[in-house]
Amino acid sequence: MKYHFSRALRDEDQTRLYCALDYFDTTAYFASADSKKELFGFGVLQQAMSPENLTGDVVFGGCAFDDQLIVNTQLMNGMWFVPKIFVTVYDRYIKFESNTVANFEEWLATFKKRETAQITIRGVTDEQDWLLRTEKLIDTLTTSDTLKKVVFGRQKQYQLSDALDISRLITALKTQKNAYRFILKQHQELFVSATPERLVKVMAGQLETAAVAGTVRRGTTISEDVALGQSLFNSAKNRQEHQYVVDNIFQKLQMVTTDLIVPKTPKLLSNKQVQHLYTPINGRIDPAYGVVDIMRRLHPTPALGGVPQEEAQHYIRLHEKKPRGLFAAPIGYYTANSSGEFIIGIRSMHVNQTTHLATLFAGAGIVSDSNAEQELQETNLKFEPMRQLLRDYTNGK
Ligand SMILES: C=C(O[C@H]1C=CC=C(C(=O)O)[C@@H]1O)C(=O)O
Repeated sequence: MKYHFSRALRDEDQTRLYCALDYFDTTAYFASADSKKELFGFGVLQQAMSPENLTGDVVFGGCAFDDQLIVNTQLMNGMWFVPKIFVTVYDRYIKFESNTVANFEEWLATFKKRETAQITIRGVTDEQDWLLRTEKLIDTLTTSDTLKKVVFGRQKQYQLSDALDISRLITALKTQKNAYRFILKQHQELFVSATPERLVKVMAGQLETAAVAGTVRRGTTISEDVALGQSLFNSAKNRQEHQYVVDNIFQKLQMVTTDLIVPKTPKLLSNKQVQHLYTPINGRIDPAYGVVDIMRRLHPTPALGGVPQEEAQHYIRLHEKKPRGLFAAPIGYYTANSSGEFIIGIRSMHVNQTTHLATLFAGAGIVSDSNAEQELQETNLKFEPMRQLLRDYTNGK
């Protein structure tokens, strides 16, 4: 018999819930970009590498970007689970559901802040030849009759002195404005993301997705910020890069939705470090499909893969240094009534809590008009949310 409990949120609840994430072997945390909604999953009732075969009131997890298996990791090959305990915080109201716990207040009271180690960064390893490989990619795009766009990824490794605490990570992640925050923990592994990109949300038959592609940095003054945004909006290269994504989403959704609304011009979406071109796309989902079907259908959009999809994915597989795992892949949750929300695991890192190795990810959409040096700078900016997180964490913030 399932135990349900709900009440208004108290000040100390969130801190305790964040601490609880460190106590369980497998956990998930999802925060909406407007910070109104936070979801927590604790402990495992069922688990699988893909979401389709699980049955539960709620399922959390992440898919791998493609089917390349990565050694020395379970999490990065895809992990989905039905939690033993499901907690929702929405608009300062808390809801608790569990099969295994029968008293919420007693349960919550057990979680306290732990003494955490002072962490230092011992070394950083980068892909030195990314610029060269991107120049080659631009040559390929210039001469190819078919390949139009490839989102090219890059990984950086940070050797840390100790394991990270999720409760401190969540607090430090709050500085990332307009970003969904997601943490998935399985045994000794964490995947952390502060992403601006929602792949799809389905609630009561209403579908919301968005094209997010085309990037420029933030200005240091308001007028510089506005001018940079305007230059992004007027950039033919960025508009093309963005349009590939809009067209692809439209084409993939038109058979499975009605009343699809696709604005003709993008808006600007500002995060802490970068601004993006952004086109929100909405419709009514055909009742024959659920949110997982739509996620499978949309992934990867040309914001993460490229155009044409198969050829771009083949290029990525051959020319990126390492498989992506959950980077640039759908992560999120869905419920038994086929509602749910999947975001894209960018502005992200994977942490091995035993070796203390953090791998940070960033990628950039490359087209024939791209400039490799500028794309390198763009990926540097896209590493920033996780670099800042590690900086804040190591500085004790
Ligand atoms: C692949 C990433 O960003 C994608 C999402 C938004 C904008 C992008 C761009 O402008 O290149 C990328 O397509 C990343 O942040 O690692």
